[in-house]
Amino acid sequence: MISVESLTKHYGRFTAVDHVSFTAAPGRVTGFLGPNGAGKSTTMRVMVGLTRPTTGRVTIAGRDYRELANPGLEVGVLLDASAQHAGRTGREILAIAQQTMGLPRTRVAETLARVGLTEDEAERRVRNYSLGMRQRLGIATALIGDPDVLVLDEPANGLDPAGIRWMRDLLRGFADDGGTVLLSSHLLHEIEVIADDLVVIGQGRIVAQGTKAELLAAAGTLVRTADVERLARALHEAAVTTTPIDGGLRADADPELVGETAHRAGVALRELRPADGAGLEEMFLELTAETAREGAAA
Ligand SMILES: Nc1ncnc2c1ncn2[C@@H]1O[C@H](COP(=O)(O)OP(=O)(O)OP(=O)(O)O)[C@@H](O)[C@H]1O
Repeated sequence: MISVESLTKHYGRFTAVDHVSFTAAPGRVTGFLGPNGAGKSTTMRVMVGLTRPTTGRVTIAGRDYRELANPGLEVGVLLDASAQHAGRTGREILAIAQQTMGLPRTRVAETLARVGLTEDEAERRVRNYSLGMRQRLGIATALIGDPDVLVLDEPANGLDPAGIRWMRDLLRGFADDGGTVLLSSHLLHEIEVIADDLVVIGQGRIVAQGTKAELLAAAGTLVRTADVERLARALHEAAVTTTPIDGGLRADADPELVGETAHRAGVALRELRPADGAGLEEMFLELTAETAREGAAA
């Protein structure tokens, strides 16, 4: 379990993280989502003791990261896959982690296999690795100590679709075994396929959090009809907010309520479905519009 409690971080007069609170629970993959500069990395750096918070705190299994005697055995961390020593081979990097954590030597080969790096790839210098291979090596370094908690900053960055699926399966398996996973991304689609829970951040503040299912439901219903005006009126009378779309509208209510309201108003529908992925994307853009750079400049 990771618990972020009213975390605030100032850099001079700039507030990078502003009273952020959330938990990442065992058995769940929690996605930490936000546009560039939202405060994700800062929050994660505080989590693993690299940045001191201005106020508030983060605990992992009830303790401050800095209190952990051998942190790699409890928390696997991937903050910047390109920060690995470029002149070393993948195997050397893992061997250093294995020795630092006091683990058996066999763990190096096991972990390489677990992240799908071949013997041949393990002997290459990291400067010759593709971004995807660096991410796999970074995940290997996070996993080698067999921790219960993973903190991964943009781990899907540079992975191709097959790589993203591989990572999703790996993190799913980790969470199903009772582990806690927190991963960040600025790409909704990346995180949508992997996470169970979502925490959305914009300009240092939490703008939404909940299970993916809840947030998908909150994204509403898409409905198409020849009689948009009448349906919109009936929905407004039922206190449902609507947004026009091509040939219909998006309603902030579940499909059942929208269908019943249409039926009572005598409106025939051509289409009625949960807004799902498209709705979540719209929600993400809406939620972050005020806080995103593009929004701020407009
Ligand atoms: N050491 C620092 N000094 C001053 N400002 C900083 C420092 N570190 C981060 N910031 C600022 O804090 C804000 C949040 O940065 P952070 O890296 O946490 O965002 P992020 O959500 O991880 O973004 P990205 O998706 O682009 O990685 C940014 O405006 C950044 O410029």
